[in-house]
Amino acid sequence: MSQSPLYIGFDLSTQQLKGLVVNSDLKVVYIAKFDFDADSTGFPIKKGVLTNEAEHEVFAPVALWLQAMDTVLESLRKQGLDFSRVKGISGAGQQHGSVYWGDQAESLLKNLDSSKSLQDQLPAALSHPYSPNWQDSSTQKECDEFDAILGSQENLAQATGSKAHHRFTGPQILRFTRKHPEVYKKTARISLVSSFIASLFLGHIAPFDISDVCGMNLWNIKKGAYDDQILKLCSGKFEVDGLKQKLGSVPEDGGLHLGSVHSYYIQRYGFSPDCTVIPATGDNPATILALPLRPSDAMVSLGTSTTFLMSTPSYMPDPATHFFNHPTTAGLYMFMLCYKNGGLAREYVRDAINESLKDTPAQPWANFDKIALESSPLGQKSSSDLMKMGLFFPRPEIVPNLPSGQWRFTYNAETGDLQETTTGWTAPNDEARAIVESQFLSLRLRSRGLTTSPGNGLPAQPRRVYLVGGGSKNQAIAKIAGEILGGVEGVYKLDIGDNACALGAAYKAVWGMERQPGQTFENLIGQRWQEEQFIEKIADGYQKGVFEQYGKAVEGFEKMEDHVIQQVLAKGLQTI
Ligand SMILES: Nc1ncnc2c1ncn2[C@@H]1O[C@H](COP(=O)(O)OP(=O)(O)O)[C@@H](O)[C@H]1O
Ligand SMILES: O=C(CO)[C@@H](O)[C@H](O)COP(=O)(O)O
Repeated sequence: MSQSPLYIGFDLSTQQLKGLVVNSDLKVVYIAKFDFDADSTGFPIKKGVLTNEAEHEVFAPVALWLQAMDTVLESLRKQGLDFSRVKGISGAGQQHGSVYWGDQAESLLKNLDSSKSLQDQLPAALSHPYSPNWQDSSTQKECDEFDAILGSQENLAQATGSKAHHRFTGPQILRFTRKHPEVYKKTARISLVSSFIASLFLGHIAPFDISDVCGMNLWNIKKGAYDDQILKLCSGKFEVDGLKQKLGSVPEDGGLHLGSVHSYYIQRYGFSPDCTVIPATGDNPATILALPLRPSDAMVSLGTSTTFLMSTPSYMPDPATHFFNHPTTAGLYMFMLCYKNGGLAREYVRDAINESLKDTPAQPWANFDKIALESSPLGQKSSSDLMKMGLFFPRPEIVPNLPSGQWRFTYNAETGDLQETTTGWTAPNDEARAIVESQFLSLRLRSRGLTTSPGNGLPAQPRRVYLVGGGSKNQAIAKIAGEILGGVEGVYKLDIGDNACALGAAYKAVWGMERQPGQTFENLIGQRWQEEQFIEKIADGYQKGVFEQYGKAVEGFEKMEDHVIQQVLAKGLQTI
């Protein structure tokens, strides 16, 4: 059997842990998955998390992840993986989640005993058994303080890449100092989910990753350092130096060799002592590493949430969006939009359509897709008809910051007249196309400043649109995505669809271990990338006429959102 090297990427997401193994040619050779709800024992979780609704808290038991890690490694072994061939390990962690370690952590990590499981040994290393989850929205007060600390939301976004968000780790830590002051005092170190993965394999606490640290509202991206004023706020009534020690330093190189794998893994699974741990990053930064993404390409992850990702040399922060350091390439940034209402919101419409037809097709999306494709863009029979558009948020939304609700409008693109009305709407059928349009119009509205003309007099748009995640299987969604976002070369889906972030993490390990001095991630992965095997074109992108008509709709869409925001504020309703 060939002894060529292998690399593992772990994806520690909200609902599952995956371990994906690739070879130096970037081909996937093993995948193991541990579904938290289905496969764990002893945790009263739902969709991977626990909730305290009274305080809008969402959190996950860290011991669950320890159980998952040993089980995934065991499952890879059962599949036949020869761990001695694994030369590098990296990972992708759900963003913003934090792990609180006690003062025994370093010693317990260092002395891991291979005859016992991680779950038997490491809960004692934690000062707090839970990790706040990205769906948590308990930190409104703290977010207000973060938004004010540099004078405005705009200034905070300029410094840290984002305005304050409930889920971001800085506001979460500040709340922790207030809710659990005694535990905070006893906390020796704080990890992100990404650096937690690396810590498990290193046997000591790993530093934050240069990209994932930008999901905390604490890191000044331009200065390449923590922002002292914000750290002071975040430390609450405690010493700022204490917080600095808990956070630790942040190395710039995303391919850094953090150290060799701990003997626990050598003895228990047969890893080689020279297997090296490379910094794990956030799940979204890892997703853009699943292919040699060019700055003119866009990626849309259609999972439970929808995220829109671009790699760009421009740093243009705005309170409505996120900028992060690129996980591998200095001088590039990652642009991101993150929506809570993605797959779930589409599923509501899908189910309403199936119910109205009294049909439960074997392929549950069949009716939704047929109706979406038969409906004309924006519900217009001719270009002078009123455009139909709406917002469909079964859950409170992040972009824009609105409570749950549904709003339907008509828009006259000639006069700019916008009317809130359900007249002319046939529910649920008109909603199939309208919900997909609504989601993609929002993406186009917020990403238009980052796209440029591909030449030949064509309007600004991405070169390609790549779809990943569960929804990327859907041809109807792909077609509408191309009509709205454009993409001169078309809309593509990654062969590995649902496993993009684990794949990106594995590629990060390949790059970290096999790069030549100075060789960029894009260069190394680009050289080994086999386009015809790894991606598939699933829809056309730019279509003259339709793209321009949707351009007019974007203006109406922006007006519609403003209208709804004003309406919500006037009613004194709380945004999330
Ligand atoms: N054929 C399909 N058409 C549209 N959406 C789909 C299809 N198959 C799966 N999905 C959606 O994919 C989502 C799950 O995607 P996945 O990437 O696995 O999510 P996660 O964010 O949990 O990793 C679900 O919300 C589901 O509605
Ligand atoms: O909060 C964000 C990004 O800001 C989310 O995208 C989380 O990172 C989601 O992780 P999973 O859905 O993969 O668990």
